Amino acid sequence: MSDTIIIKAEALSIIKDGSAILNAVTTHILQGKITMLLGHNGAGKSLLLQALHGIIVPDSGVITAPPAHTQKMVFQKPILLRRSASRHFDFLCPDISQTEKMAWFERAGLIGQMDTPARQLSGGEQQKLAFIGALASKPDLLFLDEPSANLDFEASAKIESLISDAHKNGVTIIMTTHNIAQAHRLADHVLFIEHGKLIEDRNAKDFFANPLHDAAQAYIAHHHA
Ligand SMILES: Nc1ncnc2c1ncn2[C@@H]1O[C@H](COP(=O)(O)OP(=O)(O)OP(=O)(O)O)[C@@H](O)[C@H]1O
Repeated sequence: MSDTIIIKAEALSIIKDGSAILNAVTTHILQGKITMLLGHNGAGKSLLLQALHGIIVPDSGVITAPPAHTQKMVFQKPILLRRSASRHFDFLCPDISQTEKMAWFERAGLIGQMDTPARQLSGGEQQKLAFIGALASKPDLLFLDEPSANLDFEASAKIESLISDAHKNGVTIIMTTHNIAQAHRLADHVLFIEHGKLIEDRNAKDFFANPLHDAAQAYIAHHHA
């Protein structure tokens, strides 16, 4: 696949109480790739993800993205409507066939929960519902904030295979995770953030084989332990 840039970010900064919680981040996102945002708690991964998605406006800097593309974001704590899981999905994807809808619920392991009020689903089930809702609407770009944070091993593996399939279908994915093994399996590209600064912006293979910065080395070593 050719390396086409889908989003360009130039010198993005977000200032809070006089200090930069996102500090002059310049990068670009490659079309059709999985870009993984890594870093410690509070490093600024979610902020960068939300800024790239356009729901946070940085204090300075420029984001350039193609006008005609569709993008979806799945939050760590999804916002769910006061209706059943099935109806919530219908709201997100009104044009989908019943067969296709059943297939998505099947793949997420949520067939038994279709009639459960969405807000009464467990944390992991809510995450899976939000995830299939986003994926089924076939976005060009998908932003995922720790998509398997609350999930057990089996559910996490399911989400991972859905991410992989979306990737194979050409969806550009930008995500955060604290699961290094998952990052290793999925990432094409890594952005490593430390105290709001982007300190590594590299091909995933190179990053994992040879992290250049001490903070990245320590992060990988710690999360493998
Ligand atoms: N809307 C906001 N207003 C002010 N400060 C914020 C806001 N959102 C995040 N922050 C602060 O910015 C810093 C980076 O937060 P962010 O959520 O991006 O971290 P993160 O790398 O995603 O962390 P985690 O791994 O814990 O999810 C934190 O110190 C946080 O308190």
